[in-house]
Amino acid sequence: MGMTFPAGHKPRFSNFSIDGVLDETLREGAERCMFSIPTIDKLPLIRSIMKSGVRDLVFGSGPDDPDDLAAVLARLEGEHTIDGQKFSFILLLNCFEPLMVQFERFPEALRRHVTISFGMITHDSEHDLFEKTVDRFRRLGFDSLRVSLLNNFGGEIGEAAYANITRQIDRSRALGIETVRINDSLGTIYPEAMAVLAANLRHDYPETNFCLHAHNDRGFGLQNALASIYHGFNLIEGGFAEFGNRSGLPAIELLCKIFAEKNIHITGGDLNDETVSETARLAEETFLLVPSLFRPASGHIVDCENMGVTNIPDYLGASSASRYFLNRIGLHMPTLERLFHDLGVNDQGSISEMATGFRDHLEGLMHEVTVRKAFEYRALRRMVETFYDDDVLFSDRVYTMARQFLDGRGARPVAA
Ligand SMILES: CC(C)C(=O)C(=O)O
Repeated sequence: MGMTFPAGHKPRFSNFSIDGVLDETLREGAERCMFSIPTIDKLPLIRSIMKSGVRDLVFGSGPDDPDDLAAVLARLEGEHTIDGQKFSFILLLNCFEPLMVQFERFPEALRRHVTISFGMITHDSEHDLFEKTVDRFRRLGFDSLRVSLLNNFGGEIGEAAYANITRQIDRSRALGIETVRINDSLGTIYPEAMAVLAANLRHDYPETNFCLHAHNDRGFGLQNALASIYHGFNLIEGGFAEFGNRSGLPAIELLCKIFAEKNIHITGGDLNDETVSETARLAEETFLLVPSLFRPASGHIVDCENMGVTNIPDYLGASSASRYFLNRIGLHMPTLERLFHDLGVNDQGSISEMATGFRDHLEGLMHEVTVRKAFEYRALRRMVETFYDDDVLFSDRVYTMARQFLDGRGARPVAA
């Protein structure tokens, strides 16, 4: 049965504060990128994320990430930019053991900048693996701990799914872990269900820090993240340029705009509107992504608008375009007449005659340019398709290579 709002629940839609923004660009960016970007190449992005006002960066979950994180922290410490910053490592309980050696040698003085976020905490529960692992990290001096609760939500949340979440929260709280990420791991929850879930969790755990890891598979990532804070969560999570696995996570640059419009503040300091879009574009560059053209807020040409008279935002007095362009659909006579008027021609007869001649000239030019651009576009498109296919280690290729590797070693697979 679907859940309902707790009695007396009151949402908040504007004029409030939350306690922080978690950024997943680095980890999910690395996970989504089909190529293996070295950490050193991510440093400019890391600096830019910090400059944008994000203080909680999810660094990684990969097999080299603990050592790489130590190296990055040492470098940032040398640059005197590390104070007040936290970097988290997502520790998945089904594969963490080989990484322990890196945490054991992690420089002690840098451990205070690290949060360990335990994922898959139900793994090997019969042997209390979660409890034992938390204890091991505490003994190593990692004091900042949180949990990431993975979920396969579908549509609404029933009582059983809710009980599954609360059992994991109770286990975490019993260990003194009070920050809980609720992961919509497959991006399938609907905003109305998210609202009810957030309201119930806030009601049942008034002291716990909650945030939603909101994947965008149904296009609801941003809406779900907002629903989570409207209904009680006190942290929010996203990625610059919507970085996140598959269709991504809420764009931090967009959250920044929405927060400004709705007067939603972040305890400890708001995001820096001037650097967020730059950071989003740098994230694309870092992870070798073809630039998104029309992504809200940070798309490469999202600020360009048609200069024709039918321009709707202009008509509504709402245009925020920084550049205007002209094409055939905008080639209205009044647009061209206004042009000559702006250039100082005052006689209406001359204006009309010039506008007609100029329109004919532009039409010819537009046709010529479009024929060339259509040709170039096809080549560009082929390049993009090849770029994200050639040399990518798709699983079938990995199997083929593994077979070849086995053959090369003269080994024969043993029948199961
Ligand atoms: C592994 C976890 C943290 C995750 O990314 C997810 O649930 O989507």
